[in-house]
Amino acid sequence: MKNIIIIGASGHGSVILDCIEKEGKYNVVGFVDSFKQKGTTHNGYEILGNEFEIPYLTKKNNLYGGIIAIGDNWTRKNVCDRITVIAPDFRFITSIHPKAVIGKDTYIGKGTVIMPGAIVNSNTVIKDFCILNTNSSLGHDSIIEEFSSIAPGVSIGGGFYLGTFSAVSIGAIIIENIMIREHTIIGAGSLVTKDFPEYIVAHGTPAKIIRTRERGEYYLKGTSGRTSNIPIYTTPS
Ligand SMILES: CC(=O)SCCNC(=O)CCNC(=O)[C@H](O)C(C)(C)COP(=O)(O)OP(=O)(O)OC[C@H]1O[C@@H](n2cnc3c(N)ncnc32)[C@H](O)[C@@H]1OP(=O)(O)O
Repeated sequence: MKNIIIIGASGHGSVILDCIEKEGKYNVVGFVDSFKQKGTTHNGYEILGNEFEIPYLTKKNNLYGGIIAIGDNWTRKNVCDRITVIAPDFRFITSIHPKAVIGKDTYIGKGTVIMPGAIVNSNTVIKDFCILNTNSSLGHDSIIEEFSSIAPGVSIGGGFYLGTFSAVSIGAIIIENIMIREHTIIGAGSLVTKDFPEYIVAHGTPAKIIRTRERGEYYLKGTSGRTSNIPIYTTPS
């Protein structure tokens, strides 16, 4: 089996580890994490170091590549950019849990993870570095742009479009043929019945625009303290 690392030793990293183990395609050598003590363990796997050590770790462990396990879309992009500078040839893998259902003529990009119970229906494109979380259902003929995410239990009709860096939060329901543009957050438990523009937060039943939001603004509780001091390579506008 090919050796890989998981970048990000968090709860999300644990779920991705489980997906990879159950998939049985890759051998996980350990985690890379800038905030955890090197040499400690996470779910029984060693913290091997931080992103700057990836070139060394690649040689040492004959790494095929790895996957970024960071739930916040903007932070995932920044870490991806950083790895691309530190280790330009680093290969990002895709992970699809064996209990996910993938329909006919779908495309799933690199760095994307499809979690247990998720359903991707026919003719759907999920681009690079996305998250389709546990028990979410994505309708046919949809397009999910890179670095976006769909949270657990979300139910989406056919012909959906999700812009880059946007997130559909836990338990939301979205009717058919809806377009949500980039950097927008649909709040937990919302019912989406119309299109939404870029850079807004919308929630409620039916969902309405609550406010605008900044590029990279945190939307997951508990992430700001952990990620605010990631120092370099912010994405150009
Ligand atoms: C494996 C996992 O754990 S995956 C989990 C991933 N997490 C998610 O999907 C949750 C993402 N977060 C959300 O959905 C949040 O509700 C957000 C980002 C949309 C809104 O967060 P914020 O803008 O910080 O709103 P905040 O929490 O300050 O609440 C402001 C007000 O709006 C209300 N509110 C917030 N979100 C919602 C919502 N989804 N629906 C209805 N009302 C809401 C709050 O109750 C509060 O009301 P109040 O002023 O009467 O007290």
